[in-house]
Amino acid sequence: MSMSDRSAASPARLLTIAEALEVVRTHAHPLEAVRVPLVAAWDCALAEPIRADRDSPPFDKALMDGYAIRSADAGDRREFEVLVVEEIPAGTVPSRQLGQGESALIMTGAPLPEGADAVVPREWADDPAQGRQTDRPLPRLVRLRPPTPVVPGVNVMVRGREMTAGEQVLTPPVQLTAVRLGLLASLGVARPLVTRRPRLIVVPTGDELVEPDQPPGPGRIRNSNAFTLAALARRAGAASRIAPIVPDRLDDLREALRQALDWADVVLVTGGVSAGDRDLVPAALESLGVRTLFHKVHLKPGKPLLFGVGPERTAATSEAAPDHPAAFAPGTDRPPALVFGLPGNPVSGIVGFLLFVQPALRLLSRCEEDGTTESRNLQVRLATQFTHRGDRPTYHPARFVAQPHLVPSPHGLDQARQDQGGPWVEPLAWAGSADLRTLAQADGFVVFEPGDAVYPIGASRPFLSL
Ligand SMILES: Nc1nc2c(c(=O)[nH]1)N[C@H]1C(S)=C(S)[C@@H](COP(=O)(O)OP(=O)(O)OC[C@H]3O[C@@H](n4cnc5c(N)ncnc54)[C@H](O)[C@@H]3O)O[C@H]1N2
Ligand code: MOO
Repeated sequence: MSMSDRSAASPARLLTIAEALEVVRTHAHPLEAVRVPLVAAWDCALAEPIRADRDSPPFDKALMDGYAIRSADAGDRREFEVLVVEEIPAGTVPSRQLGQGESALIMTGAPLPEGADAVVPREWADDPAQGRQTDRPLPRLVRLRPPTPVVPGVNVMVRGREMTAGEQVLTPPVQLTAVRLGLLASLGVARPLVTRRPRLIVVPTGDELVEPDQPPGPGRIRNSNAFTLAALARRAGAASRIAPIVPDRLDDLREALRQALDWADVVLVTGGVSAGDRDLVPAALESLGVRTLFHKVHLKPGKPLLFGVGPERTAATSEAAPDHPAAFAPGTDRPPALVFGLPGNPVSGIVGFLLFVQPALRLLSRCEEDGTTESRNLQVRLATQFTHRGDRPTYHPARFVAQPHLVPSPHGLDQARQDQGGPWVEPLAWAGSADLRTLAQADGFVVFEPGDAVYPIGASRPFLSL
């Protein structure tokens, strides 16, 4: 019996955060690879090794506008004359080799003529033709006065210095940053193979909800969760969508969730997962063949979190544009959807997202190896004393502050004085898991252990970045 099976069989025993994360990780497998245009590939994980198709630069290249010369002609001299025999704009090729005492006027980026091995910038030249568009006789004598000795290779990038033909320059599954996209373009890779972006849909549920552009009637509130969660999902690499609000009716929920399970790789349902009579999400999911792997985690806020896996499916068609990184290759079997039932309280849903959904999205899109998930979890120090009460591990909103000015005191500053390394955070006074306004001032959550305790200034705590 697996850990998840056991937890489902004994509802009294809540999974720890680590156990729950392990269950999620076990079911979050990388999606298949698709070929997409460069403009669509940003932030996706590369799914093929990339080799240089030729040397770069492909020729010995001038790095300055100036005069290509044979450095041996200059020797140690700081002033000498050369005979300019040719002009080589970028995009052209030299027509001849340089003989002794000869030079070519060359533009930045142009190939050096054979024989040349250095460039003297034009700032150090007395050239009668400088500044003229016409009447530039060839050959002509030019006097050069380089400020430093002209050694071989100065102001030249030799062929293959950046990379040589056949060399592997990107190894999957690196994430395609802006810089790496440019590198792919420079290598002529116009349609890289990338791991497909997960498709995520947020399904907001609850009779009390109205959309942000509607006036809430008595007893009603605006749907805010869907927008936060969809944006967090986009930040984590998913292509996200928001479904219309679903009322607390089993039939409506079933239909909305059926459509969501059909389209998405990851379904986020918000609200309706805890213990109320109208918390119909678990039943609706079960009736659609979703296997619940856990429901409730030992955590505050965010305890009533549900995780399950949708029914097996085979899909032959893709409704997304084929060049979109969230489009699956036609005919591919799609893995079952991962389903998260996030608590309706806004902050509870956000904590649940950061702890469980975000790592799952990273695994699906193969963008995990960069350590993103781990590096988001910092160790911080408390800038103010904090009293924690509660029997669950608690994620408390906090913001970064400057290092506090610590004055010697008999009370509890020893630790802080010994090691004042930051970053420092200040836990915020908040009104609980419905308090989105306070969370909007926070940089993340400082983590407190279960049990009542007073944490002194300088106490070192884990931190979950927002
Ligand atoms: N008897 C019990 N009651 C509750 C328990 C429990 O274990 N036993 N758990 C509590 C905890 S902890 C939380 S968190 C909430 C979670 O409840 P649900 O996930 O069922 O969510 P709802 O009841 O539907 O809503 C809770 C709260 O959030 C507001 N909400 C819902 N959706 C949205 C949205 N899209 N945008 C903004 N706000 C939303 C909703 O109006 C409620 O105020 O349950 C406790 N109860
Ligand atoms: O655990 Mo709930 O998520 O307290 O708000």
